[in-house]
Amino acid sequence: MSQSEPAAIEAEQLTKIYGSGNTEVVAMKDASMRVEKGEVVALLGPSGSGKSTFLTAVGLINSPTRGRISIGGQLVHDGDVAYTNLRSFRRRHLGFIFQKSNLIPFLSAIENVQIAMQLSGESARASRRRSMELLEYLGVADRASNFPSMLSGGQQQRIAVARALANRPSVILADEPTAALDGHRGRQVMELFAKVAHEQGAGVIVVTHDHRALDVFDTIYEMEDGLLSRSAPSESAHASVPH
Ligand SMILES: Nc1ncnc2c1ncn2[C@@H]1O[C@H](COP(=O)(O)OP(=O)(O)OP(=O)(O)O)[C@@H](O)[C@H]1O
Repeated sequence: MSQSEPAAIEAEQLTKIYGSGNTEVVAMKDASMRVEKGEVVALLGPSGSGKSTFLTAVGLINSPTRGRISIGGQLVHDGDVAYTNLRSFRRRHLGFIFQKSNLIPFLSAIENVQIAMQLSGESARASRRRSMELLEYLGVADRASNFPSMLSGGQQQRIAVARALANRPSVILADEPTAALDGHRGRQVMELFAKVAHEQGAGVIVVTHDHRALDVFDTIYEMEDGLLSRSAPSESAHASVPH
């Protein structure tokens, strides 16, 4: 993790203001975070503190009002000005995982992964081969031909992780991916993020309320009233004590 290598994600002083006048809400103020390639970061904080605002800004879904976002060393946002076609940039470089897996119900597990690759122009044969490899990597290859309704919540989330990895993203962003899972399955999914970051060199940010698996993360940040800070290791160790 040398500082001279471009970071997977570099967010500099992001501010987001919703509304104006009486209805103005400063959801995020001067939030900065550098995530190295291969680093897995947890983002904690109470409801309404600005976590989703930060994640969707870095995910190029919701422009910041001020601040700069660089992905893999490339400046993509300066204030609300975008320096690239965000849609195609997102498809090529970013993978998203949400609280619910959002799988397409009438496609099988493998087809759900495959379609992400085919939308990016991959051939049917190559995308099928890579989808199968991903399902094997995530331990759900035996479920390839099942429809989502036949899978447990944890299995569905693994398929969603496979889909997010389909286009070899350099950045993976997850918003409460374990909220619908029990502690054991939640931990397994968190461990997958660490594995993907460490083995594939992706930068990963996981927003979570789940304090049970914090030891899986390299770095922990906390958001409070729109202010982002990095937690000291002792605080994170404290936060991981089950209650
Ligand atoms: N589109 C919007 N318009 C106006 N205010 C918004 C909008 N989206 C979010 N906010 C406000 O911005 C603040 C931060 O919201 P955000 O969703 O980022 O918090 P969060 O930490 O992700 O919360 P949770 O854990 O409940 O998902 C809140 O006060 C919220 O009400």
